[in-house]
Parts: sequence; structure tokens; C-alpha cells
Amino acid sequence: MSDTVLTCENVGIRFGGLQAVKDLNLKINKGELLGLIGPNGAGKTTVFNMITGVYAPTEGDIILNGEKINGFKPHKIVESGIARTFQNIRLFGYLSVLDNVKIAMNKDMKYSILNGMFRTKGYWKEEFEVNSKAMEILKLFDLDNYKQYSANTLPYGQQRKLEIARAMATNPSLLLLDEPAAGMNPTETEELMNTIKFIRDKFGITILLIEHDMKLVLGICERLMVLNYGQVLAEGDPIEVINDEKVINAYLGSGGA
Ligand SMILES: Nc1ncnc2c1ncn2[C@@H]1O[C@H](COP(=O)(O)OP(=O)(O)OP(=O)(O)O)[C@@H](O)[C@H]1O
Repeated sequence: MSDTVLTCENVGIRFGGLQAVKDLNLKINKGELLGLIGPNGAGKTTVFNMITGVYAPTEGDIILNGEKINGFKPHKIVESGIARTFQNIRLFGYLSVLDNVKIAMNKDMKYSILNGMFRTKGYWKEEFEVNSKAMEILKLFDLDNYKQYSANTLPYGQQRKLEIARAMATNPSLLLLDEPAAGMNPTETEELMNTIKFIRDKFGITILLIEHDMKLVLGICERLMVLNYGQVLAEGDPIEVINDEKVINAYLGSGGA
């Protein structure tokens, strides 16, 4: 079996007259940590939106573990094994930390509405299992002590961590992180870097990451791809890529995004 988890073949998308992404060719191998960078408006989030089924590409194919997934609805993409976090935190703020993780595990639950209404033995058994699994995940992220807190009462860095924990609860083979360090202070960013490395090493999960924070990018990414005006400008070893003249010029041209 191939080690490739995700392939994008000549992927593109057009919004009216704007070609937001063009001829994207991308391969990510199992366990790889790949960074997707580029100036503001380069098309990075649009790539995530196509991979996760928010937008269907107007050109090309997206293949996950050998299966063509372009055109799948977002919930089907989650079932296929892709999880993501967003630029702006999207937690259920008034729900508990534990419930935020349990909701993400919904796709694994099998009990029917009737089982739930009448609180059958099957319901309690499944509820117990889901609870235990959610607690295990919270422990991994050092969030178990906050399980009863409303998500929106956690400090910012912990909320970002909870988002990743929630994404991991869907048991993905590919995790997409959209600017996970946005708004974090240096200590929180450092902790986040350790968390990302930890989940990659512990679960052998494949991670594609959009980030503007170069310390984080260079600290954890093994390979970088740079987008500019929707096209790949450079790709390869992170240090070589960020020293590439084309890349420097693209960032300077955008005001150093
Ligand atoms: N739904 C949409 N309709 C029209 N244009 C869109 C849509 N989504 C994105 N775009 C445009 O596509 C281009 C790429 O946007 P995108 O958000 O992917 O960039 P980005 O690299 O993620 O930027 P940033 O770093 O600022 O988040 C931009 O010109 C944007 O305005």
C-alpha cells in the first residue's frame, strides 16, 4: 500500500472571474508534517475548504487514501478521515469542555433516538464508552481537569488546544490546522508546538498546517509549500524555501504578511 495519504492533482477553483487556486499538485505522506504558507489572500484557506468539502474544486481531483473525495459533503469528508480546525475558534462556547469532545464523536455513536429517549441499557453502555474515550483524549491534551468548565471560560491557548482535541476525537488520518497559533502569546505558541509534535508522534497522524508564525513553521514542519496568487511558488526543505528569492519577494510584495 502506498504511503501517500492525500493527493491533489491539478486542483483549481474559480470564484466568478477570480482563479483563487490553480494547478495545485500536492502529495502528503503518512506521518508527514507539511506547512502551507504564503501571503494574505494566496489561496491557503481555499485549499483547506476544497479538501474538506466546503467548496468543490472546479478543476482536478482530490484523493484521500486512494479514494477520490472531491464533491463529497463536509460530513462525508470527516467520515473519510479528515479533521480540521479553523482560523477563528469554533467551539460550542457554552457547552462543557467534555461535551465539546463528545459531540465530535457523534459519528461513532450508534444508539437510536428511542434508545436515547427511554435511556435503555444500550444507551448507557454507549454513553459510558463515549465518556471514557472523550476523557482519554482530554487527558492527552492536559485538559481533563477542565472537563466541566464551559469552553468559553478557558484561556485562549487552551481553547485552541481543545479545538485540536475535538478534531482528534473524530479519529482522523489527516489533520488540517488553519493558523493554530493565531492570537497566541509566545508561551502558548511554544506549548502548541509541543502538542502538535506530540500528536503526530503518538498517533502517526498526517498534518497539513497553515501558519504565518515562522517560528512555529520552522520549529515543526518537515516540508513547506508556498502559495502565491493561488499557485505553488516553491516547495521543499523549510530553510531553503524561506530563503528562496521568489518567496522573499512574494512576502515583501504583500507588505510582509
Ligand atoms: N467564497 C469566495 N468567494 C469569492 N472569493 C473568494 C471566496 N473565498 C476566497 N475567495 C478569494 O480567494 C482568494 C484566496 O483567499 P484565501 O482566503 O484562500 O487566502 P489565504 O491564503 O487563506 O489568506 P489569509 O492568509 O489572509 O487567510 C482571495 O482573493 C479571496 O478573496
